[in-house]
Amino acid sequence: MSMRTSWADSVSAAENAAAGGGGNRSTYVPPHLRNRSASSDSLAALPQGGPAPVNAAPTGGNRWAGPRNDYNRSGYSGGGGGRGGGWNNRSGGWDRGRDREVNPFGDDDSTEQESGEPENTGINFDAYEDIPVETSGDNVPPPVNTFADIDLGDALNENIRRCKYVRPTPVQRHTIPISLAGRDLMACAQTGSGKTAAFCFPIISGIMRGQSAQRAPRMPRTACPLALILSPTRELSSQIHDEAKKFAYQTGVKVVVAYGGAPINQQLRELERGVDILVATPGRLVDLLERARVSLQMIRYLALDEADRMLDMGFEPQIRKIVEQMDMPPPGLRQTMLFSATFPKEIQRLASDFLSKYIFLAVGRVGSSTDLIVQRVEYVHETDKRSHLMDLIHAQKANGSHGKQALTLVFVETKKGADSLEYWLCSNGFPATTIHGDRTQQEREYALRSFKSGNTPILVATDVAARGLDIPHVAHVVNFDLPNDIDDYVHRIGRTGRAGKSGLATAFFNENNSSLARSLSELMQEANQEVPAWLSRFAAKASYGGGKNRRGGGRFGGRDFRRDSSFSRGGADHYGGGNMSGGYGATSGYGAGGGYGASGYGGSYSPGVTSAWD
Ligand SMILES: Nc1ncnc2c1ncn2[C@@H]1O[C@H](COP(=O)(O)OP(=O)(O)OP(=O)(O)O)[C@@H](O)[C@H]1O
Repeated sequence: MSMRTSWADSVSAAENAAAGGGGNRSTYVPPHLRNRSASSDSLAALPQGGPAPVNAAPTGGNRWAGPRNDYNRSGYSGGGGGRGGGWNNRSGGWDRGRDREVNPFGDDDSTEQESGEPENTGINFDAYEDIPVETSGDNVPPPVNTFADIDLGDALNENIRRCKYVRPTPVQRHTIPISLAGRDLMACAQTGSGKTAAFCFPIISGIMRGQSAQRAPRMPRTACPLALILSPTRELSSQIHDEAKKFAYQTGVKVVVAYGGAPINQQLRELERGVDILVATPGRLVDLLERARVSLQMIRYLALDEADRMLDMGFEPQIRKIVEQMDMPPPGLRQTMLFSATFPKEIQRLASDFLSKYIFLAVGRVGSSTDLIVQRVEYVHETDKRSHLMDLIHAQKANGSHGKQALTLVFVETKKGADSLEYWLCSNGFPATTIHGDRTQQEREYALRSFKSGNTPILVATDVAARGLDIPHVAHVVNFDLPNDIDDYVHRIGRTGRAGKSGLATAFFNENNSSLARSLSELMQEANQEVPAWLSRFAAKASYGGGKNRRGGGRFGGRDFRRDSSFSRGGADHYGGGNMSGGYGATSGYGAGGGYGASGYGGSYSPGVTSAWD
């Protein structure tokens, strides 16, 4: 038997077993078959062979003393049977025939739907093609060129088609084969380049293959997801949930979201109906874990989106609690995937605690912005910022935008500042709304909806909206107040110029932002932007500011922290050399000059900030 059993093989094996061998209550039913029959309680299916003798789930204090010898870490080797009894013991889920899955594509038969403007086909993927790619780690699986090259399964392929994704983005081309091979991953790729699908596809596909043997614990009110996707904000978790539901449509894989600020009872009810993939913010998840309404002992996949943010000072204690101090399988027994557009080295070092023999992947320079975004920096005194903003918005109105209203996202420093700017804009006849951590969740969601729909085409936001949000038609990001940290700038401007589309970002700069001058001008140079002479003068005067503003050595150098001698720890067992492609073949320039000394990461968030995000 080949080491890697194809998805199709396991489907047909499962179908054969289902046809012939009903009634075995301790056998695995792949998610895609759970939809098939109303009497699915008795539907038993074996991918291969018979059920492995499955031991009881670990319980009580010594969580990892529990027998786990049946856990098939090679993942896809196909032998050894299924998740004995796991699914059938679940308290609900799609297999019960009670829940009707809502079509997230919003059409009656989306398989036939070909009409309408295809949203994702006009993507300028060529813009990504000559981007340098660096991988490091042992035995890196090669990238693929098309979705058809990857064995994701028919149902998922159909959803990819419904999403109108014609071909994989570079980060998808590289990471999906790595994840499907069961490898841990730290992936860095530019904003708007399709990272969500990059971690969702392998998780969904892996759950559909479902060949790891484990018994679901007998805890009727405790949900035991197989995959956990953590993100820093409620809105981002909600967005990932919406995306994942599309990708998982009719696969039988159930996705549930849990985040703070929303009624917990509704989330509990959803969880009780069964969950395969749980998307969550850390605070709400800790709450659910402490109430014993969620157990992590079945987790096979852990994805941290915006991973550097999740591991900075604001979130790290919660993440350690979730990942290390509850009942989640340790690295090596789960697959861990970390994704972000930025990854300071100090955070990379921290992150390696959560990973096992991982592959590092950088598509483009770590922390670089995409050159699809035209970046402008204007010198504006504090007192002139409002009138300057008004000029920009007037100019934009005059420009118009392809029939759709162009949206403008304005970032400010403080929640109070957001409220007062919103008030001022509205009283000057510009429909604006605001999103920040002092607003109720209902207000936040309403504001986002109103912005997306164009009802209020100006959104004034704090950093709570800086990461991950994928809002079509954001034509312009204005950094009314620049952040202190260049990585925050990268995420903020990344709300435009997504999926191959172009965008504009304008920053108001004055003396208060001197510490950002150098990293900002370097970043702009890297993205082939015009750096004003006055900014270069600021940059020449300024020494590197504190914290993360200190960027790593030379251009395209020193990205995987394992390649930087100052970070290598004794027994760095897992680093196995590196590889760059895309025109930057020489791998010199790694090593010294890293810039992120051990004290280099200043952590600009205090723990108190967490509640505003989560
Ligand atoms: N293969 C693809 N073909 C076409 N569009 C795609 C493809 N993959 C993703 N997209 C679209 O690209 C947009 C950006 O994707 P996504 O939100 O995952 O970016 P991201 O890399 O996570 O960005 P950020 O760093 O800001 O979180 C989304 O609208 C998504 O639907």
